[in-house]
Amino acid sequence: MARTYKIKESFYTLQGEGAQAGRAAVFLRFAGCNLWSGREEDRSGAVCQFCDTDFIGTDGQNGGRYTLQECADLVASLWPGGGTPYVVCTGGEPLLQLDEPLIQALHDRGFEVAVETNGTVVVPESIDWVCVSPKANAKLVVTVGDELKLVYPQPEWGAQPPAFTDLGFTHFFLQPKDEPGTDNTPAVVGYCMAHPQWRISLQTHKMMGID
Ligand SMILES: C[S@@+](CC[C@H](N)C(=O)[O-])C[C@H]1O[C@@H](n2cnc3c(N)ncnc32)[C@H](O)[C@@H]1O
Ligand SMILES: Nc1nc2[nH]cc(C(=O)O)c2c(=O)[nH]1
Ligand code: SF4
Ligand SMILES: [Mg+2]
Repeated sequence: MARTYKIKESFYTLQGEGAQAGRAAVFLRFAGCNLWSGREEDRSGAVCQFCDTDFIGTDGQNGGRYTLQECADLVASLWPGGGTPYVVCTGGEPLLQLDEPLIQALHDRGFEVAVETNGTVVVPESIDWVCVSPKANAKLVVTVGDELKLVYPQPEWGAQPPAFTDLGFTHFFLQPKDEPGTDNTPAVVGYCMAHPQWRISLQTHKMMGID
Protein backbone atom coordinates (compact mmCIF):
# COMPACT_ATOMS: atom_id res chain seq x y z
CA MET A 1 0.00 0.00 0.00
CA ALA A 2 1.23 3.50 -0.84
CA ARG A 3 2.11 5.68 2.12
CA THR A 4 -0.42 8.28 3.19
CA TYR A 5 -0.15 11.62 4.95
CA LYS A 6 -2.44 12.22 7.88
CA ILE A 7 -3.93 15.69 7.42
CA LYS A 8 -5.99 17.37 10.13
CA GLU A 9 -7.24 20.18 7.88
CA SER A 10 -6.32 22.31 4.90
CA PHE A 11 -7.69 25.74 4.02
CA TYR A 12 -6.92 28.95 2.16
CA THR A 13 -6.28 32.05 4.28
CA LEU A 14 -3.67 34.74 5.00
CA GLN A 15 -0.51 33.89 6.90
CA GLY A 16 -1.16 35.61 10.21
CA GLU A 17 2.28 35.49 11.82
CA GLY A 18 5.92 36.42 11.31
CA ALA A 19 7.71 37.96 8.35
CA GLN A 20 5.19 36.61 5.80
CA ALA A 21 2.17 37.98 7.70
CA GLY A 22 -0.49 39.19 5.30
CA ARG A 23 0.48 36.84 2.46
CA ALA A 24 -2.19 34.58 0.95
CA ALA A 25 -1.42 30.94 1.71
CA VAL A 26 -2.87 27.47 1.71
CA PHE A 27 -2.42 25.96 5.16
CA LEU A 28 -1.74 22.24 5.31
CA ARG A 29 -2.07 21.08 8.92
CA PHE A 30 -0.55 17.68 9.63
CA ALA A 31 -2.02 15.58 12.45
CA GLY A 32 0.08 14.71 15.50
CA CYS A 33 2.95 16.24 17.46
CA ASN A 34 6.00 14.90 19.31
CA LEU A 35 5.69 17.43 22.19
CA TRP A 36 2.03 16.89 23.19
CA SER A 37 -0.58 14.22 22.50
CA GLY A 38 -3.14 16.95 21.83
CA ARG A 39 -5.44 15.60 24.57
CA GLU A 40 -6.40 18.17 27.22
CA GLU A 41 -5.90 15.61 30.02
CA ASP A 42 -2.24 15.31 28.95
CA ARG A 43 -1.53 19.04 28.62
CA SER A 44 -0.11 19.66 32.12
CA GLY A 45 2.37 16.82 31.69
CA ALA A 46 3.39 17.67 28.13
CA VAL A 47 6.73 19.13 27.01
CA CYS A 48 4.80 21.89 25.19
CA GLN A 49 1.88 23.07 27.34
CA PHE A 50 0.60 26.29 25.71
CA CYS A 51 -0.49 25.00 22.30
CA ASP A 52 -3.46 26.86 20.78
CA THR A 53 -4.23 24.23 18.12
CA ASP A 54 -6.35 21.11 17.69
CA PHE A 55 -4.19 18.76 15.63
CA ILE A 56 -5.69 15.38 16.55
CA GLY A 57 -7.13 13.20 13.82
CA THR A 58 -8.33 13.98 10.32
CA ASP A 59 -11.76 15.46 11.04
CA GLY A 60 -11.11 19.10 10.05
CA GLN A 61 -11.89 21.00 6.85
CA ASN A 62 -10.54 18.92 3.93
CA GLY A 63 -8.95 16.54 6.46
CA GLY A 64 -8.17 12.93 5.65
CA ARG A 65 -5.48 10.41 4.76
CA TYR A 66 -3.96 11.33 1.42
CA THR A 67 -1.41 9.78 -0.88
CA LEU A 68 1.42 11.97 -2.17
CA GLN A 69 -0.36 13.05 -5.35
CA GLU A 70 -3.73 13.42 -3.61
CA CYS A 71 -2.21 15.67 -0.96
CA ALA A 72 -0.47 17.93 -3.50
CA ASP A 73 -3.64 18.03 -5.64
CA LEU A 74 -5.70 19.05 -2.60
CA VAL A 75 -3.34 21.96 -1.88
CA ALA A 76 -3.33 23.02 -5.54
CA SER A 77 -7.14 22.90 -5.67
CA LEU A 78 -7.33 25.46 -2.84
CA TRP A 79 -5.17 28.09 -4.60
CA PRO A 80 -7.33 30.65 -6.46
CA GLY A 81 -4.88 31.39 -9.27
CA GLY A 82 -2.52 34.33 -9.69
CA GLY A 83 0.41 35.45 -7.56
CA THR A 84 2.99 32.97 -6.37
CA PRO A 85 1.26 29.93 -4.90
CA TYR A 86 2.29 29.53 -1.26
CA VAL A 87 1.66 26.64 1.10
CA VAL A 88 2.39 26.71 4.84
CA CYS A 89 2.91 23.24 6.27
CA THR A 90 2.06 23.21 9.96
CA GLY A 91 0.47 21.02 12.58
CA GLY A 92 0.96 19.51 15.02
CA GLU A 93 4.55 18.94 13.99
CA PRO A 94 4.65 18.81 10.19
CA LEU A 95 8.18 17.42 9.95
CA LEU A 96 7.05 14.13 11.45
CA GLN A 97 5.44 13.54 8.02
CA LEU A 98 6.45 16.16 5.44
CA ASP A 99 9.21 14.70 3.26
CA GLU A 100 11.14 15.47 0.05
CA PRO A 101 8.69 13.69 -2.28
CA LEU A 102 5.74 15.76 -1.04
CA ILE A 103 7.75 19.00 -1.22
CA GLN A 104 8.71 18.05 -4.79
CA ALA A 105 5.08 17.37 -5.69
CA LEU A 106 4.12 20.81 -4.30
CA HIS A 107 6.98 22.45 -6.23
CA ASP A 108 5.76 20.66 -9.38
CA ARG A 109 2.43 22.43 -8.90
CA GLY A 110 4.16 25.82 -8.67
CA PHE A 111 4.12 26.28 -4.88
CA GLU A 112 6.66 27.87 -2.61
CA VAL A 113 6.72 25.62 0.45
CA ALA A 114 6.97 27.00 3.99
CA VAL A 115 7.10 25.10 7.26
CA GLU A 116 6.22 25.98 10.84
CA THR A 117 8.25 23.67 13.05
CA ASN A 118 9.18 23.29 16.70
CA GLY A 119 12.79 22.75 15.65
CA THR A 120 13.20 19.24 17.05
CA VAL A 121 13.27 17.49 13.66
CA VAL A 122 15.79 18.00 10.83
CA VAL A 123 14.35 20.11 7.99
CA PRO A 124 14.33 18.70 4.43
CA GLU A 125 16.76 20.64 2.16
CA SER A 126 14.26 21.74 -0.45
CA ILE A 127 11.87 23.72 1.79
CA ASP A 128 11.71 27.37 0.75
CA TRP A 129 10.83 29.06 4.05
CA VAL A 130 11.68 27.73 7.50
CA CYS A 131 10.05 29.14 10.63
CA VAL A 132 11.35 27.61 13.85
CA SER A 133 9.53 28.10 17.15
CA PRO A 134 11.68 26.65 19.95
CA LYS A 135 10.06 25.16 23.02
CA ALA A 136 11.50 25.05 26.54
CA ASN A 137 12.63 21.54 27.46
CA ALA A 138 12.72 20.34 23.84
CA LYS A 139 16.12 19.84 22.23
CA LEU A 140 16.58 22.29 19.36
CA VAL A 141 18.24 20.65 16.35
CA VAL A 142 17.31 23.26 13.73
CA THR A 143 19.65 26.21 14.29
CA VAL A 144 19.44 27.91 10.88
CA GLY A 145 16.44 29.11 8.91
CA ASP A 146 14.49 32.13 7.72
CA GLU A 147 12.75 33.10 10.93
CA LEU A 148 12.94 32.17 14.57
CA LYS A 149 9.60 32.86 16.25
CA LEU A 150 9.75 32.44 20.00
CA VAL A 151 6.50 32.35 21.97
CA TYR A 152 6.96 34.68 24.95
CA PRO A 153 7.10 34.37 27.84
CA GLN A 154 8.34 30.87 28.46
CA PRO A 155 9.55 31.09 32.06
CA GLU A 156 11.78 28.04 31.90
CA TRP A 157 15.55 28.33 31.90
CA GLY A 158 16.88 27.73 28.40
CA ALA A 159 13.93 29.29 26.56
CA GLN A 160 14.89 32.92 27.13
CA PRO A 161 15.49 35.11 24.05
CA PRO A 162 19.28 35.51 24.54
CA ALA A 163 19.68 31.75 24.13
CA PHE A 164 18.76 32.12 20.44
CA THR A 165 20.22 35.41 19.18
CA ASP A 166 23.47 33.88 17.88
CA LEU A 167 21.69 31.28 15.75
CA GLY A 168 21.55 31.45 11.95
CA PHE A 169 18.17 33.03 11.29
CA THR A 170 17.34 36.08 9.16
CA HIS A 171 14.45 37.28 11.35
CA PHE A 172 13.95 37.08 15.10
CA PHE A 173 10.38 37.40 16.37
CA LEU A 174 8.77 37.24 19.78
CA GLN A 175 5.11 36.22 19.64
CA PRO A 176 2.93 36.95 22.68
CA LYS A 177 1.74 33.71 24.22
CA ASP A 178 -2.03 33.49 23.84
CA GLU A 179 -3.29 32.32 27.20
CA PRO A 180 -6.60 32.73 29.02
CA GLY A 181 -6.72 35.66 31.43
CA THR A 182 -3.32 37.16 30.56
CA ASP A 183 -2.31 39.69 27.91
CA ASN A 184 1.33 38.99 27.10
CA THR A 185 1.56 41.69 24.43
CA PRO A 186 2.88 44.47 26.74
CA ALA A 187 5.72 42.23 27.89
CA VAL A 188 6.72 41.57 24.28
CA VAL A 189 6.49 45.27 23.43
CA GLY A 190 8.77 46.08 26.35
CA TYR A 191 11.25 43.35 25.46
CA CYS A 192 11.50 44.35 21.79
CA MET A 193 11.97 48.02 22.69
CA ALA A 194 14.79 47.11 25.07
CA HIS A 195 16.33 44.54 22.67
CA PRO A 196 16.00 45.85 19.09
CA GLN A 197 17.24 42.65 17.48
CA TRP A 198 13.77 41.28 18.19
CA ARG A 199 10.52 42.18 16.48
CA ILE A 200 7.01 41.47 17.64
CA SER A 201 4.86 38.93 15.78
CA LEU A 202 1.16 39.29 16.47
CA GLN A 203 -1.28 36.51 15.60
CA THR A 204 -3.13 38.79 13.20
CA HIS A 205 -5.50 36.06 11.92
CA LYS A 206 -7.05 35.95 15.41
CA MET A 207 -7.70 39.71 15.24
CA MET A 208 -9.15 39.41 11.73
CA GLY A 209 -11.38 36.50 12.69
CA ILE A 210 -10.04 34.26 9.92
CA ASP A 211 -8.58 30.75 10.12
C1 LIG B 1 0.53 25.22 16.47
S1 LIG B 1 2.22 25.43 16.05
C2 LIG B 1 2.48 24.15 14.84
C3 LIG B 1 3.89 24.07 14.30
C4 LIG B 1 4.97 23.52 15.24
N1 LIG B 1 4.52 22.41 16.02
C5 LIG B 1 5.50 24.61 16.14
O1 LIG B 1 5.29 24.55 17.35
O2 LIG B 1 6.13 25.52 15.60
C6 LIG B 1 2.23 26.94 15.07
C7 LIG B 1 2.77 28.18 15.72
O3 LIG B 1 1.89 28.57 16.75
C8 LIG B 1 2.65 28.95 17.87
N2 LIG B 1 1.79 28.84 19.06
C9 LIG B 1 1.25 27.72 19.56
N3 LIG B 1 0.50 28.00 20.66
C10 LIG B 1 0.57 29.34 20.84
C11 LIG B 1 0.02 30.24 21.79
N4 LIG B 1 -0.75 29.80 22.81
N5 LIG B 1 0.27 31.55 21.67
C12 LIG B 1 1.06 32.02 20.66
N6 LIG B 1 1.62 31.22 19.73
C13 LIG B 1 1.38 29.90 19.80
C14 LIG B 1 3.79 27.96 17.83
O4 LIG B 1 4.87 28.34 18.66
C15 LIG B 1 4.14 27.98 16.38
O5 LIG B 1 4.96 29.09 16.07
N1 LIG C 1 -3.86 32.48 9.45
C1 LIG C 1 -3.06 31.68 10.14
N2 LIG C 1 -1.75 31.96 10.24
C2 LIG C 1 -0.97 31.08 10.92
N3 LIG C 1 0.39 31.12 11.08
C3 LIG C 1 0.78 30.03 11.73
C4 LIG C 1 -0.33 29.24 12.02
C5 LIG C 1 -0.23 27.87 12.57
O1 LIG C 1 -1.17 27.38 13.21
O2 LIG C 1 0.81 27.25 12.33
C6 LIG C 1 -1.45 29.92 11.52
C7 LIG C 1 -2.86 29.66 11.47
O3 LIG C 1 -3.40 28.71 12.04
N4 LIG C 1 -3.60 30.56 10.76
S1 SF4 D 1 5.10 21.84 19.37
FE1 SF4 D 1 3.70 23.08 18.11
S2 SF4 D 1 1.94 21.73 17.63
FE2 SF4 D 1 3.17 20.69 19.19
S3 SF4 D 1 2.09 21.18 21.07
FE3 SF4 D 1 3.70 22.75 20.79
S4 SF4 D 1 2.81 24.47 19.64
FE4 SF4 D 1 1.40 22.71 19.51
MG1 LIG E 1 -2.46 28.56 14.43
